[in-house]
Amino acid sequence: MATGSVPSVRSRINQLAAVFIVPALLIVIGLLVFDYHQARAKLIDHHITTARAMTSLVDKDFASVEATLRALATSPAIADNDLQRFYEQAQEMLSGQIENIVLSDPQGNQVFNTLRPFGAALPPFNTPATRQLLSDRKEAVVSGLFTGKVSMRPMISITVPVWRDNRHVYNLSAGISPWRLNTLLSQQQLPDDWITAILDENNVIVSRTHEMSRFMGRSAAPNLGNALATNNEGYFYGSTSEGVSVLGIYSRSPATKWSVAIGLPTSSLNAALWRQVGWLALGAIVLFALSLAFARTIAKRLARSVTGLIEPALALGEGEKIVMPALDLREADEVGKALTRASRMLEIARYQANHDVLTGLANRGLFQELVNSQLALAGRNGTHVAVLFIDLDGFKEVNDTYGHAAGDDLLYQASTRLRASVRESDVVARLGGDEFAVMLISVLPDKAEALAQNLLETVSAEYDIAGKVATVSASIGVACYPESGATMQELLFAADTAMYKAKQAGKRQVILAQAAHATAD
Ligand SMILES: Nc1nc2c(ncn2[C@@H]2O[C@H](COP(=O)(O)OP(=O)(O)OP(=O)(O)O)[C@@H](O)[C@H]2O)c(=O)[nH]1
Repeated sequence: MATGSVPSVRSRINQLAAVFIVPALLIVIGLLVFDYHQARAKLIDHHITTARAMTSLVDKDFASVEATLRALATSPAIADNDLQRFYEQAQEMLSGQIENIVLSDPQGNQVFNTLRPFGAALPPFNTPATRQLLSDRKEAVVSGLFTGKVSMRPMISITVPVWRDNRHVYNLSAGISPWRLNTLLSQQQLPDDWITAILDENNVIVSRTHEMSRFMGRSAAPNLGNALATNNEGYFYGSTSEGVSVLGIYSRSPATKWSVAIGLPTSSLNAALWRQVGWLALGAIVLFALSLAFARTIAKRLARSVTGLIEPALALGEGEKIVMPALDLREADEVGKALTRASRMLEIARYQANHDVLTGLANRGLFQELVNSQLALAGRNGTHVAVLFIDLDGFKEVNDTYGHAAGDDLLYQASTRLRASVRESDVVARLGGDEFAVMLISVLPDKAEALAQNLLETVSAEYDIAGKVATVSASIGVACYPESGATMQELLFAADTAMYKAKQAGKRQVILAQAAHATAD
């Protein structure tokens, strides 16, 4: 698979973040919708209560007017038929609440009207239906909205029948201005854009918070009229008389059949919802951005931990020593540990491939390699290199006398002596069997020969093999660069040949390759 098509840690982490954020967002939206419906139901309940309370305020207003009329009706002046005095008493009852008081007979003829002087000629009063109602029962009757024949203004009236000796003798009416009811509405301090109206028994608008002059006397908007025809209380989604889309809430008084309707513009209701959705969206964007930023930080750390393994892996491949960086991830750390372990195993394998197992000295391969590189150096620097071939004399006898293990012990001790007798920079190798080689760096042939002699003595000293004394000696051939050869092969051959000559010459001696002719001569 091409690297480009393989997802990165970062994209995976981003996906993971999205996997959590998207459902969380859906849940929040679901909760918001649920909450919105709950809040809307609560709001409707609350405002039905408000409308009911306002209806009962209207009822109370009417009841207090009725109480005033009933108190006036008990005046002795009317019992004495002193209607002028009664007129004066009625005048005293006028207030901000009651605009005028009318006394009329059951036939609808006005006896007096406080808007006119006592005795003035007056038009007929009350509709025949109202008059009928008043004679049928003793309760007060609230009129619908009408234009006063005397005041020439829109009015409503509350009328109580006056009975004497079981006879219906008069009707006493109080006129109320619809504008007074308007103050009742404004006292509720509802939000300015809420359109509230008071409707009479026939669903005619009597008072209204908005454009009262325009709509007073008109029938309620059709959807409100339909709602009122179905239930005494409730809500609907529709529009007002002026066409404003509203959530309409209404309540009708069981006593007077008058109603109060409140129109909550859906635009402002929805504005609250959109505000909430806006905040939610903003919150979601911020949350998403934070999550991505957080995911990015995590991804960076993960990626750093993973890519941190590249260098050590390459070093391992090239057989170099690996340096493991600090890794922030357990899995990456485990891979790092495995790489370190593999590196150590490789190091051991490489060591074993280049060293003699018994003595720990360099083996033939490594020795040749080291001679080669040293010769290259010496060639550049014009220095000398000497190669010594050492073969033990009489080693087979040690094996034969004391056993193979004793022979091993002797080989090991001989290697230790050789190693200890040369400089750190020189190389000692075991070529195989009882054959060793030494590379002496920067020595002239004379010095090399002397050092070889020294090694011969060292190797030929007695050995303590498990409490028993064993002796061997050595035959050493010495070849020097550049005198005995220019290449590793030439030098090894020359040294080997010199060593062979030493053997031939009776063993336990050093022969310098250049001096081989001289010795032979
Ligand atoms: N103990 C032991 N013996 C070995 C090892 N490698 C080779 N040998 C033995 O070393 C002996 C070497 O043979 P030679 O070099 O002919 O023995 P030598 O007695 O030194 O003969 P000269 O070189 O002629 O003096 C053989 O008997 C091998 O079996 C080893 O690793 N350990």
